Amino acid sequence: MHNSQEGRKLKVGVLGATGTVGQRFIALLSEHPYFVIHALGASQRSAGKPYSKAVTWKQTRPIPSAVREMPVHECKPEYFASCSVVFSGLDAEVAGDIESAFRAAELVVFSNAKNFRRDPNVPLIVPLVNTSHFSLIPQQRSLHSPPLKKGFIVTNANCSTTAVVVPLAALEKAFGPIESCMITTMQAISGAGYPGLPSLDILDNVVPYISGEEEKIEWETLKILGGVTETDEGLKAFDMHARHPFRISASCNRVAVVEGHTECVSLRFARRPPPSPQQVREALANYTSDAYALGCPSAPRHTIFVHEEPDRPQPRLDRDFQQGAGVCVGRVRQCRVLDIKFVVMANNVAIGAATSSIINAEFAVNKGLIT
Ligand SMILES: NC(=O)C1=CN([C@@H]2O[C@H](COP(=O)(O)OP(=O)(O)OC[C@H]3O[C@@H](n4cnc5c(N)ncnc54)[C@H](OP(=O)(O)O)[C@@H]3O)[C@@H](O)[C@H]2O)C=CC1
Ligand SMILES: N[C@@H](CC(=O)OP(=O)(O)O)C(=O)O
Repeated sequence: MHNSQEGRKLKVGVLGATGTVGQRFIALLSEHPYFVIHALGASQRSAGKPYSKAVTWKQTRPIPSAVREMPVHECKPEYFASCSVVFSGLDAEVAGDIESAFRAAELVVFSNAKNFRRDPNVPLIVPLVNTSHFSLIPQQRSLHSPPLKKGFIVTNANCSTTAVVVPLAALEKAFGPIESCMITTMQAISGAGYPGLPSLDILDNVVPYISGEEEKIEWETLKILGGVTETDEGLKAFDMHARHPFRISASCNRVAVVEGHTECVSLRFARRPPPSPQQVREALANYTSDAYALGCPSAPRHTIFVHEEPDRPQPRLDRDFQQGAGVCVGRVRQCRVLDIKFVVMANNVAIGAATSSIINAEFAVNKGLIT
């Protein structure tokens, strides 16, 4: 990669730097080969304080020394003007307006928030699946008023979508379209940010409802797997006519796990006869991402790690494998109603959030989209 070879790292900013996702950004970026943390942003409650005083640090390692005394700013573009990339872990209540203002100021934003995921000109990219959607960037810039030269927004997906869409993409690549898919999630508390649910609500309990989550999984999966097609009105990232019909239904639950979303997936392929469980296992284990092939340093070597043990994956045992950058699958077996069923587990704060944004940014740098 040109920048690291030259020994010059790109300056980056982190919005929502004090939050659950923001802290993971800080931890991952503090020793990154391409990027160096240059500016931090959070709410007015935190602005003006040194980072160590503004944050309730919940990572297992200490606050990196380079950011301990760094001032936290309000999320205004002027404080981030010299950043080549801005990572956003902002609360969705405020992410829309702030990220929009940053883009208008010709800044490049990689966001975790849901606000722009449905925008037809904003790529929704799970970097282990659909980096081809970066092709929407020139259209996004040209349709902005006034047209942009450098600025753009890329979002990553909801953390539960991210976990499931990786094996789904691998299976579609190997065996053709999936026709229907049923998903039941068991989602970690950290998915709700800090401090999350009160302990008296979640300990000794399962909460069978996460607001808006089921719709996001169902919709985002289709946008991500739908490809980008050329239409009379330009490029389109969600043209359902361009793909085989795909019926998908999700049921979401919050469980008393700190980190790592586990999902039970059952699916039916369009192709008859369907592949066997062993063929599915092999296809999952052999799947590799374009991001890894391109040398993105945070992309995992094993995009999907397939467990043979009957009681894996488990969030406590598997969430830190490859620094949480891949997904773990297990219990691949025949389904008597659809074709195949399996369990997938992914670290919601790593590949489900901060790591995805970082791999997306690495990919964009390697492709020359960021200068
Ligand atoms: N946690 C997860 O597993 C995942 C989260 N996401 C998404 O990522 C985003 C961040 O989530 P998470 O880290 O969990 O959330 P947190 O609640 O832990 O953090 C929210 C961050 O937003 C900042 N913020 C809040 N209000 C404002 C404001 N008015 N102006 C500027 N900054 C503000 C907070 O700053 P302050 O400390 O000053 O209040 C804090 O830094 C959300 O959009 C979430 O939906 C996506 C995938 C997974
Ligand atoms: N809602 C997810 C995390 C999240 O914030 O998702 P989204 O970015 O799609 O709102 C969870 O609770 O686990």
